[in-house]
Amino acid sequence: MAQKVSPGVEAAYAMSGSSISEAVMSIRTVRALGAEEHTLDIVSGLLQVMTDYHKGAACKKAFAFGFSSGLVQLVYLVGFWLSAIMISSGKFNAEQVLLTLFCVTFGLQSVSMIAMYLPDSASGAVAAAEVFRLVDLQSNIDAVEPEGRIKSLGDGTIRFEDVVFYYPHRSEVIVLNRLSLEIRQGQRVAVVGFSGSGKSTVIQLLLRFYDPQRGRVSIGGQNLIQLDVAWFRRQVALVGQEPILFNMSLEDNVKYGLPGASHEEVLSAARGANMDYALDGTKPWSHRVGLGGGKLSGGQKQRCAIARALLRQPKMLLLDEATSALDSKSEVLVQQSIQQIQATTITVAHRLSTIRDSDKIFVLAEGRLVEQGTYAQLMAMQGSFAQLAARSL
Ligand SMILES: Nc1ncnc2c1ncn2[C@@H]1O[C@H](COP(=O)(O)OP(=O)(O)OP(=O)(O)O)[C@@H](O)[C@H]1O
Repeated sequence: MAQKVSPGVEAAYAMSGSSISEAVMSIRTVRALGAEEHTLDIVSGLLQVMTDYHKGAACKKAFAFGFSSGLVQLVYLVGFWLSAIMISSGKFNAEQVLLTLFCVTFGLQSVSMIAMYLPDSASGAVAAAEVFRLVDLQSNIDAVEPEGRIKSLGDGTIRFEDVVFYYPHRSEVIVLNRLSLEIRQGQRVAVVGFSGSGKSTVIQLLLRFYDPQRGRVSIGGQNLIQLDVAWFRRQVALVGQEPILFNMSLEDNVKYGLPGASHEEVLSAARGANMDYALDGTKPWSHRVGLGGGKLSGGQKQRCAIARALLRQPKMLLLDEATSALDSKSEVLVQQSIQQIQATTITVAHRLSTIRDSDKIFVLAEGRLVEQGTYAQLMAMQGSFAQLAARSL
């Protein structure tokens, strides 16, 4: 059921820059943890810090406002007093005096308004400069003007060769440590391992969101760097654990993967992804899904994202916990349809039943490849994979 938020809370969140859906999520988290009192203490502390920080500036603003308002009243006072003298001395008539008086007071008011907003224009200029700095920021991997020119996947074999990788802003944590693996075209493989072992990072490197610091990632014998990155990404479809849907109709969200697709193609992809809630009309195709897909459940969002990926008929399908929010019946149906598509499929999953039929399973631990093989082979090894399987029971 939709959570009701009072207009006051809505205004407070609007002022603090959070969206209403973020606000609702935060409120739910606080309630679910029974942490109202604790949160009140934190918020009170934060408010005190904000109050202390802004007290000086607020006093200065209040003084400036009082001074400029007082100045206007003073000008009125002096103006009317002088006007009375001028009229009574007969040097000017009432019309001339009032005209002059109003020109002076309105002029002064306008100048004082400009003065009042001057500090804001300075902070506006700083904020605008920051926004434009971000807009102008050049990505090292530019999909708009790519360095690489090759538009071919060769024989489609993916290779990680001695890959060392850390996230650029966290160079102290080596995420992938001399990782080498090979995936042949059309294979259905899985990457498993304990949390933080680097599974999702493998996917990120494959999509060339980052380049490794050492070693290379290649496809068809060509370093990914040599490929036209925008073209390459169009050959790939990614479905993540928390798919991003846009506040458009359900149909447009599926078509986002292939804007020119017909309604029949959308329906076929929807059947593949078991989007029964759309196919049976519970949620009409024209239904707007809300910000970030907020009007859909986690499982409905995932199925929509899977349909989006299937519609593209990619050469490479990357599934990062893509079916984690589905019930087992839906998952089986979706898995069956994923099996139908002719693509190299790389699945990251914690639920081992999802990857039981994989051609090959790679087991990672702390960024290293520790085991590889089929489900049965790995279980027989009685090593890391068997431990994972035991824990996931
Ligand atoms: N964007 C990022 N910036 C910095 N560090 C990151 C980033 N993403 C992941 N990491 C770090 O990289 C390591 C590996 O993370 P990754 O998400 O690849 O692991 P994972 O095996 O997929 O984990 P999980 O199963 O929990 O999703 C972790 O130590 C994580 O904190």
